[in-house]
Amino acid sequence: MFTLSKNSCLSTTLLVSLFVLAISLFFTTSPTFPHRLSLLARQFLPIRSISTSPTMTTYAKELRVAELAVQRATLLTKYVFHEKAKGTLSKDDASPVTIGDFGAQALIIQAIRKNFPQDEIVGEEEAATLRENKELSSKIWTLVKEARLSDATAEEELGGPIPSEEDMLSAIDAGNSAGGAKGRVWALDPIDGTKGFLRGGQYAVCLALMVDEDVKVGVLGCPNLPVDDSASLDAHSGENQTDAEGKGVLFGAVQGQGATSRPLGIGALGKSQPIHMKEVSSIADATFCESVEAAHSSHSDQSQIAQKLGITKPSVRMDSQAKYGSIARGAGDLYLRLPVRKDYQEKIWDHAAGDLIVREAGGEVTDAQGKRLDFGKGRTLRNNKGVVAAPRGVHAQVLEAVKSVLGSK
Ligand SMILES: Nc1ncnc2c1ncn2[C@@H]1O[C@H](COP(=O)(O)O)[C@@H](O)[C@H]1OP(=O)(O)O
Ligand SMILES: [Mg+2]
Ligand SMILES: [Mg+2]
Ligand SMILES: [Mg+2]
Repeated sequence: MFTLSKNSCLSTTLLVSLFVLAISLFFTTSPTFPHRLSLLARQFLPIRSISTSPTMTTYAKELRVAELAVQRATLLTKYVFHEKAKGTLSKDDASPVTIGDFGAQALIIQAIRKNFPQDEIVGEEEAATLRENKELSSKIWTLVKEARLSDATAEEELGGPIPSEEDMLSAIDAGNSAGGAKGRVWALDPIDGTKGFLRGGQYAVCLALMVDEDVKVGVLGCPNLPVDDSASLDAHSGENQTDAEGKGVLFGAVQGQGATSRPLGIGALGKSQPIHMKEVSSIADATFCESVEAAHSSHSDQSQIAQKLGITKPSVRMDSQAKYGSIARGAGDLYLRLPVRKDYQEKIWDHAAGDLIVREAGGEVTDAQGKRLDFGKGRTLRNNKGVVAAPRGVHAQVLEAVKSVLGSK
């Protein structure tokens, strides 16, 4: 009896243990384990106690800080544009950098460090030259220390002004992250299209957040684009675009939440509205945009691709990621950037924000082979060559023309 009852007790314990093991294995190995756990928890806990903070899941705070920081930086760049001496230097690769580039990078990095101190930042500029050129450094500091949003609450959200010139230099240098595929990495181009900025054409202040190499938040401040989303693309190109009435737009996007535009403004953020790429019913009627600089993308390849697609309208040329913003709001349709120099690696800060904004507005962005842009390979897009951005419905057709033109070379 005793032995029997001990056996039955043992087998009951064994059965219960096996059952518990099976249940825990099912939950812990299932790919939807956290989801199941939260569903389970929801049955036992009051909803409030298990809901995650909205900022954790929606990137609302990241978007807001990015938009305000970009807005504040554009104010500085606009001020610099009207200064006679813009402190223009030529970098090692012969590209220009100005007081505006350095100042905007310092202001944006300061805001990121105040709000998200653990995050990595990949910024285009560095302060080494300024540490040697004290005169230029102090010129930049004179402007940076005065740069404020007109709305005190918004300014406070950014964490306030930079305390000293040394802090300004250290902020600029904090953009020296090597980037990579893990964790939270911001990509910052304080002035994209510095040549456009200097000639009074298009330029953009660009900021994006990648989490584990995926772009989650993208913001583009374009001081010289019309606020009106329906303004024709031709009106966006050329010189002397500055300060005319109705100029200055801020594009923003969060992964899975769509893309928006709003007036750039000078203080509290203006009202935003959703933007969408235009539906292209006949590709021959599409408008395409490309770089002003023939050295940055192949005008001749792009013109052959357009011909192949039956496009007869001339291309619209403009500097910077303003091209991504312009097609995302439906002012243009395609953005083609075919490589000129085989050895040039595109930089992540030249594409991350625009890539997300276009995709969230209903577009597709790939390289010339049809691969998605890979932002997890460090400071450059070394896995990609060229950029093809188009509305989702016609991207495959455009890509086919790209491959055919490049393949025949
Ligand atoms: N050889 C090149 N090919 C492609 N892009 C380049 C090349 N040289 C510089 N760029 C970058 O192209 C961007 C401007 O693009 P766009 O011509 O479309 O306006 C700039 O960020 C510029 O970098 P940098 O900031 O170093 O000048
Ligand atoms: Mg750039
Ligand atoms: Mg730049
Ligand atoms: Mg540059």
